[in-house]
Amino acid sequence: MQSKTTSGAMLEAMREKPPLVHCITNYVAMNIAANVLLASGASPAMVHAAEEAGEFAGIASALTVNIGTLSTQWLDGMRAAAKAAASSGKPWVLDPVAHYATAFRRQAVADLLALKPTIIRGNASEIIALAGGESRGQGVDSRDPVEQAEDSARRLAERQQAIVAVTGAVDFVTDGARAVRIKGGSVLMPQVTALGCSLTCLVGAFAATAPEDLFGTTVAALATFAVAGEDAALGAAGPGSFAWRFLDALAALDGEALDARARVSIA
Ligand SMILES: Nc1ncnc2c1ncn2[C@@H]1O[C@H](COP(=O)(O)OP(=O)(O)OP(=O)(O)O)[C@@H](O)[C@H]1O
Ligand SMILES: Cc1ncsc1CCO
Ligand SMILES: [Mg+2]
Repeated sequence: MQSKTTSGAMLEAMREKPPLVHCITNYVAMNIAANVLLASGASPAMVHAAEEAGEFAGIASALTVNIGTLSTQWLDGMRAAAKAAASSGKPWVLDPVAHYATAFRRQAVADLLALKPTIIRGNASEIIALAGGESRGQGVDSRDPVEQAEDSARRLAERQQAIVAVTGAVDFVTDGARAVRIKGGSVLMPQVTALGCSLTCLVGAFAATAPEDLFGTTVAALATFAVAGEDAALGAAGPGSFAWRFLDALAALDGEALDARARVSIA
């Protein structure tokens, strides 16, 4: 069964009532992720201190947690925020950046998974490793194709009772039972740092807009990136001009165009 409402309707609803999205993301991503949310119609707040992250998660409509530039203090803030989001029934999204790389990250991601993220968004190497498979990942960039992560994503979704989104050339979203592929985007997207981290924040923004349909909102966020990425690539001379064109393309995209152009198919 697909969403009751369309991706385009969700985008319009988000703009009508911009959700406050609590983003705990990394130093690299903070600026571009906030701009991606603003261009899409959401209201971002980057709040990570352990002293306030739990309290802030109670105010925001959704939380996103990204372990890209981790420290013990940040991890304390992430745990407090995830607990607060979970206990108040708000959606929270985990981005397990390079979780396979070090013992510190592996332990951090295990702790966060125990706090039951409602959505997990990662690249193929991250999702394969999270499901216990053989990943070729080393650093933050994927070294595996999405097709090879599809079974891992289904297993992880079942195990965690969460929506799992794998991104790359063709994206994949599953809740363990249903699954879709989303085509689009541009080869320039992985050439701009932290677009995946920014997408994780946008997944949170869409989840805040229609928390009763987290499969549909996750597809909507990924489809938004896919269509805006195609638009930004037109006329981009390289990663630099792509980055600013991408913000403009997000802001210019409307619900009707998103529905007409999104290439989503059942997997
Ligand atoms: N080869 C590609 N062709 C089209 N779109 C792509 C390609 N690679 C990635 N994308 C798109 O780029 C966006 C970010 O996904 P990606 O998988 O690169 O995230 P990531 O590796 O977590 O990025 P980062 O860690 O730098 O934030 C997604 O919208 C995805 O669909
Ligand atoms: C480059 C980089 N290093 C840690 S996080 C990050 C952003 C992309 O994941
Ligand atoms: Mg990433």
